[in-house]
Amino acid sequence: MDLLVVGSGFFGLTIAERAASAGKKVVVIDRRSHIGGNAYSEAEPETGIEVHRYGAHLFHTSNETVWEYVNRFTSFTNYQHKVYSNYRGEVYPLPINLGTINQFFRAAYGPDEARALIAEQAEEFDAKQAQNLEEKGISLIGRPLYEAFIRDYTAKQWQTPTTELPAEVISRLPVRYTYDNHYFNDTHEGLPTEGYTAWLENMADHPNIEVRLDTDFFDTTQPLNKDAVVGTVPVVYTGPVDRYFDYAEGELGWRTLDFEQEVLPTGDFQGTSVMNYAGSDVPYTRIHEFRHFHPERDYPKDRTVIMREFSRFANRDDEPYYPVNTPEDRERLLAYRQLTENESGVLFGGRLGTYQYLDMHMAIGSALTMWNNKLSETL
Ligand SMILES: O=c1ccn([C@@H]2O[C@H](COP(=O)(O)OP(=O)(O)O[C@H]3O[C@H](CO)[C@H](O)[C@H](O)[C@H]3O)[C@@H](O)[C@H]2O)c(=O)[nH]1
Repeated sequence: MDLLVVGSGFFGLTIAERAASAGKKVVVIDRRSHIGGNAYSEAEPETGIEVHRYGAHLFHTSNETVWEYVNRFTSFTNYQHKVYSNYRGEVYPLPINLGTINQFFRAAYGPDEARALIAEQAEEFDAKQAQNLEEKGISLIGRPLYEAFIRDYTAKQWQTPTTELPAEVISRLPVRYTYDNHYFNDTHEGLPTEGYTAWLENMADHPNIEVRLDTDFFDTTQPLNKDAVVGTVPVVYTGPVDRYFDYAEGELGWRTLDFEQEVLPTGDFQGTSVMNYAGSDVPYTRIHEFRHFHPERDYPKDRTVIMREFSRFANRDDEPYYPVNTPEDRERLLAYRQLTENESGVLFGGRLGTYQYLDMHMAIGSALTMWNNKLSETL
């Protein structure tokens, strides 16, 4: 073995695939019983509808290198993501756009009028100086829209004061003074034609790659455990960085998600793939209806699969999904970064390994960079 990759999500598989193609023997271990990390999907047995077990994953990128790379393993449908939000029993288009603004204010503003109105309502904070999610949110869309669509949803999603959340969490979402309600601004967007798992399996399908599932890096009874391997074989670790160091610098805050999945006796439950629930009166953040991700597929016409998504703080035993990133977390992260730099023979990557809110294309892009800059010559 020339390289051990811990974790078979997009980051780990990209590293494994690059190394394998360069002639290196790679072993990928994952403590779960399937590959793909949180991008894994499977057919719901009763309906055959592809369900993203760990929440909806929508692929999008403007990075041409990443786009060229991912197309080696799958083609993409022309799916374009749109999201709606249920606020006080009324449905509005997201991200905030002219349609949302006019519906909310019961008006027919043109772009300039809407811009002027929002500028006035956003006056209390300057977008460039905004220090946290609340200031940034208000500076972008004004207080009334912020309080309707962002404040309570964010409280459910993060359970952290909005003044302690980083501004970048909200800058992910565009604000548009047109009726364009595409969720993403990227050049390329789509869903893997044969599904996520087929894509992930294609990445791992190389004679130089061996995948071992149900294999925990921290389980000292299995041979490829941390104590036995580090220092003897190069390692790329994509699990939680605090876990790797046995929480020596304290625990980093993560959000985890709980899902309630249901098969319903109707061909269409909500008419769209993702409906957010803005208010604190509804305990879940959103409902996914998976059939709408693949309108081109021949799914049953009389049944549908929905999934309600709930968010809460992650304990050590929970699956970490989102780094919370409070100022305290960022301080701990700096301490962990110091530790990772001194950990010779191990590179840390991916959402969990770097404690960063990475989308799939970013995880793949940063894995390609790690391969090119740090691994390809030394391995
Ligand atoms: O109705 C909303 C939507 C978002 N937000 C705030 O904006 C932040 C970012 O929103 P995203 O939709 O980008 O958050 P997610 O990471 O949960 O989104 C995930 O689910 C989306 C599904 O619609 C997309 O797939 C997206 O790429 C994927 O990261 C949220 O945390 C929240 O603080 C709101 O307040 N209200």
